[in-house]
Amino acid sequence: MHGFSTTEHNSAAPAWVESCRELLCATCAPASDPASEPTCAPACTYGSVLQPAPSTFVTCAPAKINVHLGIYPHNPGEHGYHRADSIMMPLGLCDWVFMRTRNATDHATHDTTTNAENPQVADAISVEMSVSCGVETRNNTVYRAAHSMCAAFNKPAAFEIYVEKHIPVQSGLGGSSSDAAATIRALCSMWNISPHDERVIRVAQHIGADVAFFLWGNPTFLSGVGDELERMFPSVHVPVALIRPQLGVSTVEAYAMFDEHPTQPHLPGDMCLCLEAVSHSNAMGENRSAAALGATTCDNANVARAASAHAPVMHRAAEEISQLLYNNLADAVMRKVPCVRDALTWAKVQPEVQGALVTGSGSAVFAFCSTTQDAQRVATRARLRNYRAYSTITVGLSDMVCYSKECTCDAAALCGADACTTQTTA
Ligand SMILES: C[C@@](CO)(OP(=O)(O)O)[C@H](O)COP(=O)(O)OP(=O)(O)OC[C@H]1O[C@@H](n2ccc(N)nc2=O)[C@H](O)[C@@H]1O
Ligand SMILES: Nc1ncnc2c1ncn2[C@@H]1O[C@H](COP(=O)(O)OP(=O)(O)O)[C@@H](O)[C@H]1O
Repeated sequence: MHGFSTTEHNSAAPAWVESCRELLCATCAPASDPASEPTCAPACTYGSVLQPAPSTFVTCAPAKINVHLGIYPHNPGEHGYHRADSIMMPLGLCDWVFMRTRNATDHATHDTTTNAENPQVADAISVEMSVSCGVETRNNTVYRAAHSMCAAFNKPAAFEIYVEKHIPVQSGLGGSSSDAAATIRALCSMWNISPHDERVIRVAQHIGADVAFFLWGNPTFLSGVGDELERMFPSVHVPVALIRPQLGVSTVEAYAMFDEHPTQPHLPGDMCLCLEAVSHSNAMGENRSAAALGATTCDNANVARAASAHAPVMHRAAEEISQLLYNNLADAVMRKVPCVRDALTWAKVQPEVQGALVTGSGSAVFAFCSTTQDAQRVATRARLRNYRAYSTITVGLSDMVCYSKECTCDAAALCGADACTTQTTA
């Protein structure tokens, strides 16, 4: 069987998660050339929820980058939140959320948890993380999302949830928000509710500003406090290197630093026009890629052909989006944590990089490249400088995300699998 993960875990996965992995890996496609290494089928499009066994659900939780982040000076009438224009793009780098319902016996014997938001309500939701994120269960966004969904839809709160963490925390990559959204998507699938149902969106917005974005799933322009859908763009594939300094940044502290020297943001109109234009040519490239693929499996040879058919489109997208990258929270972040400035300065001078920026409240920096090989080269070089670094690709809701962490395919070009093979810290 393909191993599932090369990432070091703080805690071993429970047995039921291991058997899910076995079942998922059993769907791996055999290699088209029997002499070559086995390849795997991408098990999941970002938007789908897998059900490897009865009452068991698995879904991916992609990271994001902000290609435009325009924070407005704070108005005290806004409940502590800042008005924000945000254009986010999901990435192939992702966490995985495994969930199964507790049966009646389990439920009865499980220690109940008192819910932080409503101490009167006890429930039987347990959350385990492969890597500790430093918060108690009841403050984990996954727990909060599951609990709020049960309350909103009047369902019994009895689940076991395991999060296989790959997205580094406090990086501006949105891991905690995406984990919450993945949990919500899994429950929507379980209860046959649309993840775009207004009640579901309200739950998402209540958990955090970025959570609803991950339900919409494509590159999206959001307004409000960064949580209201303005415009969604078709998916665009741009290779990305992520460079994460040793230190993280707290979102709360980044906004507090911004308040010390607030600036009026640029408007995101040009970036919207650009994303529309590049996603149009991307769609045409995609058709060619789909034809080259001829199948929905991560097959090395097919994917390599598809990637080369796609290359001019990715190059143009990287170049054009790079001209317009904007984040007026970045200065505050770099004042707070100067090593973020070092990472950005370094990224900008790498010959393969078309454009680089701090993502959200940092501390990660993303660098757009024209090819996946270029993104891999930048990530490899970054690791030699002791950064945590990843190469991945921007994706959309219907794009394939490879679940096998040892996938040998070159599907990074289309399914972001490269994130799977290069995400360990050097
Ligand atoms: C900066 C951004 C950019 O996408 O994300 P990250 O870089 O953290 O991933 C977002 O604005 C963060 O969204 P999210 O991470 O969901 O934040 P939340 O949990 O809702 O809020 C954390 C804290 O950030 C501050 N906050 C958040 C959003 C906003 N528009 N104004 C704020 O002032 C508030 O102090 C809030 O208590
Ligand atoms: N499921 C989760 N995964 C990671 N962090 C979580 C989770 N739930 C709550 N947190 C808390 O949220 C903080 C910020 O999370 P994260 O999403 O990684 O950063 P960012 O907002 O910069 O993208 C973490 O430091 C952690 O304390």
